[in-house]
Amino acid sequence: MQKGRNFIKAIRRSFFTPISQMDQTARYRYSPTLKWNPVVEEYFIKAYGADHFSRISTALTRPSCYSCIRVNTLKSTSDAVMEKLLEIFKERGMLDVTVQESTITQKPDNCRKATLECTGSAESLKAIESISKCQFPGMDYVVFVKGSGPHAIHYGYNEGKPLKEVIVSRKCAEAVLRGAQVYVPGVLACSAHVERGDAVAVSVAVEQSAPDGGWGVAMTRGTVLQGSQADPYYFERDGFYIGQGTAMMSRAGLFRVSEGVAVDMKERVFRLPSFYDLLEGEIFLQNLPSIITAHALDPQPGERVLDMCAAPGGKTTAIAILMKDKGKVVAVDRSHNKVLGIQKLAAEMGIGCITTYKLDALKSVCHGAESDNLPNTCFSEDVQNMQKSDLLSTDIDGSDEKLLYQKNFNDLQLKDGQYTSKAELRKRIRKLKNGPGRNHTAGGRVEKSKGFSPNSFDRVLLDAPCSALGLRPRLFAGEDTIDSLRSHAKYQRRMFDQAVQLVRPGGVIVYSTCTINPGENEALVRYALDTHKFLSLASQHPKIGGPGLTGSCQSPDGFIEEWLKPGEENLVQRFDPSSDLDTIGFFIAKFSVGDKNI
Ligand SMILES: C[S@@+](CC[C@H](N)C(=O)[O-])C[C@H]1O[C@@H](n2cnc3c(N)ncnc32)[C@H](O)[C@@H]1O
Repeated sequence: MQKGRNFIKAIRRSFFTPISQMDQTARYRYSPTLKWNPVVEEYFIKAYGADHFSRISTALTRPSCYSCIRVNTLKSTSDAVMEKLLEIFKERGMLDVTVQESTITQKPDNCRKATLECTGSAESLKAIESISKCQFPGMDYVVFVKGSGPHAIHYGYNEGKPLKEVIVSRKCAEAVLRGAQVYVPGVLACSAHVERGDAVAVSVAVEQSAPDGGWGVAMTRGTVLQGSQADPYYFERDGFYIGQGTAMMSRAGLFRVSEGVAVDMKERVFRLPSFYDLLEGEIFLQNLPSIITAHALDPQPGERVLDMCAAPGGKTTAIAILMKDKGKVVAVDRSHNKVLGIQKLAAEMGIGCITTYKLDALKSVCHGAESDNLPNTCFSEDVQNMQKSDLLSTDIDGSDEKLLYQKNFNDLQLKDGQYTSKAELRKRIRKLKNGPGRNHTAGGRVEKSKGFSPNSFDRVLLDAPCSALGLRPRLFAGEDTIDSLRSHAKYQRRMFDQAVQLVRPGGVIVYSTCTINPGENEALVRYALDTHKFLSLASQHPKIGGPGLTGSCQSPDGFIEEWLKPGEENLVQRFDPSSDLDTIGFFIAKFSVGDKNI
């Protein structure tokens, strides 16, 4: 395969003349084109129309010009965060020093908006244009930091010589486009003799189709670039130039160490700030539609809420904060390490109402517990029953946990004659089972769950694993096939069927995906309504505004109507792919659960 590629490259090289300065300048631009699997492309063109899909495809290659921050209102306020960010950005030279801070405007209505306008001149090349609060009522805990782009980065010649070059991986480039630096693991190749402090041009090597039908980057890490057509990916990376920076280590160092900043980006095609290590625990960088998903779930303090595919915990923590850390948020994920990540995030944010479990969401209903006749009361009204249900669902140390708990629950409670915390109950049960002397610590431990009793939750969020074809920026899309899209849809339906069983009558399910694939969004809604007759699309949902969102619930292309009955189409939130979104094709559907006996 490698031989074949080298042969093609050699032929191409023989046709090209030496590069002139003008050619070089022309090729250093950002104009990527997504390559789709032809059958997938045809499917999307059928769904959206050729023009509309082409706009979607182009928009996917660009990051949003907004960074969206969710403020942890348990610890801070949007105003305090905005002031702190302003100071930090000024210190870092990311804001023009002539910034006008005086323009904090109060709107007369309850949707108060405070904007700190910053006047960065075009020449100053500063990253931040403005910091503002979300204007949508009830969402003023969201702060937008506006960057800018795309910018044409002039390719600088050093005394007539081309700049030294660095080629990074596609994943690294996608992060850089959103404000990150180039880290060592992301570097694939660089020019010879790069020294610390050298200016370097940064381009991306995107996966190319191989003769065997697969995709890959046929480049050995550490490749030396000559700055000529003989370089690997010379032609393929035309239009994939993401900016310039300063090498933070020599070429030798770059490929010797395993971590650290490799290139400090100075000129970016898209200027967005990095939030790495910034106001940890106080803010969380999150795509706006993700924040809206938690908002649409509308969790209330004291309720019991299940987040079915929770890691890394962005929406889980948003839900817990909306509940003012009162009640119970059960966050499950099938990955052990990811569950640890949720625990870490919750601790960092100072949230106490989140309980995490390792669980395959396809097996989240535990029918065995039905015999216990657990009442479908919410957490605030019956704390002890919630603890009981919790413990029944949890496989702490073995399969006899349930019996053990049933046998001892009353005894344990009676001994105290007062409220006993869940942790204390667990500790006592472990002691009963294992005898004194065996030490179980909870730190860093991931508990497995066997599932939950039907009707255990007031609200369930199913943020289903999906094709993620709505996330931006994206520089590669070739790997998705019709079969992979179909398998996501099937998987999601099975998960949805579990969610339906776990919500109590009168409860709410929110289903979300970040994909442009109608099979994973509109089709799921049709399936849900046809299969579970007691479900209805929630009649009230927030009309969303703010930067990057249209506020419209109408389908721009008419495709949604193929799946939804007349009248239903306005009940599903849908975002306009042509606008400046941080996620394209994010989809949220909110269902009310009626009487399950119908
Ligand atoms: C879209 S991400 C969830 C993002 C998360 N809701 C957030 O906002 O931070 C999907 C998650 O689903 C998890 N997942 C995939 N299949 C699962 C399954 N069968 N059971 C539980 N979790 C699953 C993955 O490990 C992944 O963390």
